[in-house]
Amino acid sequence: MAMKVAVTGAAGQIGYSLLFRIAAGALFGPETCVELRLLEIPSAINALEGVAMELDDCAFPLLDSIQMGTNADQIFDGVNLALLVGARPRTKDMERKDLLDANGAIFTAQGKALNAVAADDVRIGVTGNPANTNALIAMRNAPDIPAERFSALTRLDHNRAVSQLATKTGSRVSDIRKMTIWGNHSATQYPDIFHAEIAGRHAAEVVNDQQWIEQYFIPTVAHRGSAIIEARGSSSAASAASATIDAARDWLSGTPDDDWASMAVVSDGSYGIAEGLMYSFPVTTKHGNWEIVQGLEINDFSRAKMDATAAELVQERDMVTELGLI
Ligand SMILES: NC(=O)C1=CN([C@@H]2O[C@H](COP(=O)(O)OP(=O)(O)OC[C@H]3O[C@@H](n4cnc5c(N)ncnc54)[C@H](O)[C@@H]3O)[C@@H](O)[C@H]2O)C=CC1
Ligand SMILES: O=C([O-])CC(=O)C(=O)O
Repeated sequence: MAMKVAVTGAAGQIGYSLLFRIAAGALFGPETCVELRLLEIPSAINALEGVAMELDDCAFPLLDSIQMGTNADQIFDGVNLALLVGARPRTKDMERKDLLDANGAIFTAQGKALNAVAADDVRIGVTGNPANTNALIAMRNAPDIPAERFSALTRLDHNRAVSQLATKTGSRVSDIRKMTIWGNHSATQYPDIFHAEIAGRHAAEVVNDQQWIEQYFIPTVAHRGSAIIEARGSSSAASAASATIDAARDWLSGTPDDDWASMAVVSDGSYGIAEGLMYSFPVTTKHGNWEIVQGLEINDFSRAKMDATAAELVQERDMVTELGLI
């Protein structure tokens, strides 16, 4: 049976990297066909048609069909996976909070449409910024879909953190396990190496350099999006698409026994994070379900950072509540 995958903002820069990898089998492997459902706004439909022509021209054996449109109820009909990428990207000098207002309307409408027409087993991954709060808005506007089916993308931050740690320690990314991103996909996020392992050894002990953690590692990961905008003149796209794939693939097919992933999911109060916040935790996944990793010891340094990023998410939640979006 083919998997129906919706991608919003499909004519955008992330879409241009994402669609070709999905069509090539990166999400479900070489045995599973996909039907692409691509949602755009009217002004981008021409561009989207061009992207669809290119998808056709790749002659991907696993790509069963492409449906394009501007009507969320039609595009989301029966979808098993919805990747909500479409949003207005941040530009230079714009803080992500400025985006809340602009994007709120998009995610209320899409939450309602998913609620009405998506498949019973739908999973929804939100990449469009501000991702955590957009996911919260979509979730709260889809009361018939279980809350745990919504997740916001912090996998890009997770991958950035793994890469920085590998470079610092001269190790391979494949030797690194149990990286954690806590909180918001924003500058307040907390990339935490205190539980991470490098070839089975405690990462923080291998690094043995608290100054590097505080003054280089955390700010480099947390401000990487801005650094890329500064350098490229537009926000990260190929890496964001790659992380969107990693996150959805691991969610559906499971994390390895000796590792976990970072996903922003609805808090159940674990680690003292207010229930109902869309907060990034370390999670293990199996068969499309996730569980927050329990029992990690949290030192005072981590506690303060986890609380600071939670406070920002509370502010965002309060703002969208005031705006009447949830
Ligand atoms: N969570 C993460 O790690 C990351 C998130 N992002 C975010 O991803 C989003 C997309 O980024 P790009 O592809 O670079 O932006 P882009 O501007 O190139 O593409 C966005 C697309 O969304 C479409 N769109 C806007 N409103 C829509 C709606 N209501 N329905 C369907 N489509 C709609 C636009 O027409 C456009 O084609 C941005 O919000 C960006 O900030 C980017 C990088 C990393
Ligand atoms: O910073 C941005 O606007 C794009 C983004 O989310 C990232 O690269 O992490």
